[in-house]
Amino acid sequence: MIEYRTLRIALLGGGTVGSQVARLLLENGDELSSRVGARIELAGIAVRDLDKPRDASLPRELFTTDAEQLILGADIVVELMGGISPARELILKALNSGADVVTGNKQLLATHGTELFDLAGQVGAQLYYEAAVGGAIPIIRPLRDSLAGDRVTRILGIVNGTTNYVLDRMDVDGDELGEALAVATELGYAEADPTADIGGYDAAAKAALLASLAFHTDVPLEAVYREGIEDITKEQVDLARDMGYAVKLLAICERIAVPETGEAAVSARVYPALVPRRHPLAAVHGAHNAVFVQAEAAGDLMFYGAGAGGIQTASAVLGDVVSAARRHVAGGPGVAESTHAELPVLPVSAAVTRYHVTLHVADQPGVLAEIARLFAENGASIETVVQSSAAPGTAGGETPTATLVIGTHAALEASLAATVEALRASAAVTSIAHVLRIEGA
Ligand SMILES: NC(=O)C1=CN([C@@H]2O[C@H](COP(=O)(O)OP(=O)(O)OC[C@H]3O[C@@H](n4cnc5c(N)ncnc54)[C@H](O)[C@@H]3O)[C@@H](O)[C@H]2O)C=CC1
Ligand SMILES: N[C@@H](CC=O)C(=O)O
Ligand code: NA
Repeated sequence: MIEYRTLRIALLGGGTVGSQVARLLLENGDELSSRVGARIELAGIAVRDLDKPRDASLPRELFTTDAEQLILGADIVVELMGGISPARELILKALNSGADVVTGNKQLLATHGTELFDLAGQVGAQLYYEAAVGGAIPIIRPLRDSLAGDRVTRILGIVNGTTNYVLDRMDVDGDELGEALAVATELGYAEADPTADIGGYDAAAKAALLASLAFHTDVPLEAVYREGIEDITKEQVDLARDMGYAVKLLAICERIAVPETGEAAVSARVYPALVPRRHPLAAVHGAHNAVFVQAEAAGDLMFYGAGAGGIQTASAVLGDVVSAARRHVAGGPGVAESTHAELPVLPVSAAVTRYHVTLHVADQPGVLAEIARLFAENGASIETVVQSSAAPGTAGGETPTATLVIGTHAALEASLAATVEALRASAAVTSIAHVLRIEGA
């Protein structure tokens, strides 16, 4: 019988993910201990409410409301509470006490990551966060370790399970946004406040983490351009399907050139976009996530799998627990985050995108020429135009109206945005129904 030393795990949070981590640690602890070469012991689970009904397989004596006390003497602290406070203070305390920390808290890392990584570096501890992006999908380690010798040029991903689930239900089942979100919340995909998902804040936090890792640059959350899916309607999703597209909330992180100087810079942005049905991202259904990574030497890589869900995310957390435990056994300092490149992060206006604009115009001679002039004048070039006319009195009152669906060639976002402003101000345009970007075409 091998005598192992014991590593104590303090689990902060016993919700959707935390309860699964606890269950798997108890069920598979012996096997994980053998893999690590040390006995992994779940010392306790800090929760807010001791009286809440819990998984009956979790011994009641493990639960406590005293997270600070639980951290004392722990070798590895697993933070799955979410939110900024008290998660931040507890992680700082854990690192200061010499523990390694595992977290799935992208919101905290994207806002206070520098402070936490700096402290980890100072005290020689390690902060693991595979669960923070893409749920079960290994994406943090591949970017930090496997691709550390390459130069990443672009990341295009679906990184929020809730919004992908909602958009998919709107597309496939004809649900309204609200009803699909209620189911996603029930299934444990959504954040404690689902506005974080629907508003694109969760995806923006993940984009900040991905861009920082990929470009060896500290990319603050405020530098990530963000639009959510709150204004996406079933009508838009239906129209997109008719035109051969799926609507997806995308996170895009790119190495781009400063328009004036050509120097290397970073663009990080999150928005709903039209993705051609033939593109693999259009086939990502439910709460699954997919992340495309392009690197100079490796070429195209794709990471795909469950982006949310308790047990799926627990897989990533436990992988980090095993890594932390192995580090404790082997000794030595943690690996520091590399931010040496210090590339500037540019506003969305410097990105190159494509627009898809649906507008209503008066069906009169010269209108199409006027619209084409506004595009050309603002440096945007039209690739496709589809026109449909409505009889007087059926759509736009007594004046005959036409609907124009215009797809552009790739252009600077600034030019495309200026074009839409010019269209809004034009007397030839009755109204602009939708503006969405096209990605992956
Ligand atoms: N649910 C998912 O699919 C995924 C969640 N995550 C992240 O994992 C973390 C946890 O998520 P969920 O398990 O879904 O959340 P949850 O809301 O289901 O669970 C949070 C747990 O933390 C406890 N807690 C919160 N504040 C506390 C406090 N002040 N003191 C003591 N206990 C406190 C709650 O009692 C609850 O047990 C979040 O950071 C989330 O963003 C990451 C990937 C996927
Ligand atoms: N709310 C998040 C959970 C995982 O990070 C999501 O829906 O992706
Ligand atoms: Na992950």
